[in-house]
Amino acid sequence: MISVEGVTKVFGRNTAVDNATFSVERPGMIGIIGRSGAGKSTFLRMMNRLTDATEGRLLFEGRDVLALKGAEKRAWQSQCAMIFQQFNLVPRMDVVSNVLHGLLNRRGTMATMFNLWPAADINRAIDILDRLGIAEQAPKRAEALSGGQQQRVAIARALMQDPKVILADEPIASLDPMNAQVVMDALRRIHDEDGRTVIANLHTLDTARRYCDRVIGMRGGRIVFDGTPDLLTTAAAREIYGADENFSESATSTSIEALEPETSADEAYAARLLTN
Ligand SMILES: Nc1ncnc2c1ncn2[C@@H]1O[C@H](COP(=O)(O)OP(=O)(O)OP(=O)(O)O)[C@@H](O)[C@H]1O
Repeated sequence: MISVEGVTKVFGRNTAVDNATFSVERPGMIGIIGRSGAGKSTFLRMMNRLTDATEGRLLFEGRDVLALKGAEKRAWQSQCAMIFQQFNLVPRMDVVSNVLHGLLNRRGTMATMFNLWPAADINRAIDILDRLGIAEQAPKRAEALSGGQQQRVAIARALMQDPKVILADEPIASLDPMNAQVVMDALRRIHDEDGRTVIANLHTLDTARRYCDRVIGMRGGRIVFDGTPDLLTTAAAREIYGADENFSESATSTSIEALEPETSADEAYAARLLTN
């Protein structure tokens, strides 16, 4: 289904993604983990064609999406929707219009400028919001919603495109643990119920373990781990994060208990390492 072959991105002297190679045989929920600067965002941005790759091929159902141009590239960006840490909604626009903007690639500029949407599209947008538990927020301005609600609006906007793949770049990094859980539950359901592939960059090991079928670990641009969550031992996590024996897993946790005030010196040290 997806075959990533030697995908590389070089910025000046820095190789942000170095020869990434893996394949996805069937729709899955995949987490990419690694410390800040490991190349996770750059990889997703290349996949979505927000950034051009320096080298390599990325085949989706047999076609190299890294070589697409013009309308074909835009069609791929529709099939491969992206959500971001900062939601990227239009803050002063109402929620349902934000969701309808998922159709931008498929609509004329005039209709979009005047916010003219067919009733069928509006109804679909509301159905998607309803599925995500936020239909009652539809008339509100996006900026009036909580972070977790805004991220669900962003997911709704992605679903409006009816994508085969959803790329999520740190989707919960700006959220408190409760909202993080709601958003991850939503992404998991979208995979389970619709059979869409979800590839999410995640900062925290426990989230990757809990929600993903497969975890890819990146370090310094290279893939250093690729396996099921049960293979993600503390030693494997150390290899990914480059932490020494002071590495403590709980410092990478989003769970409410782990955020209780008692943080040991080791945990604080590991937390610093992981956020640098
Ligand atoms: N537009 C750019 N120009 C130059 N260097 C860049 C650019 N984007 C990313 N980089 C560099 O590429 C490397 C990988 O960055 P990237 O953002 O992909 O890492 P990441 O794992 O997603 O980290 P984070 O979690 O902090 O976003 C870093 O060294 C970064 O400084």
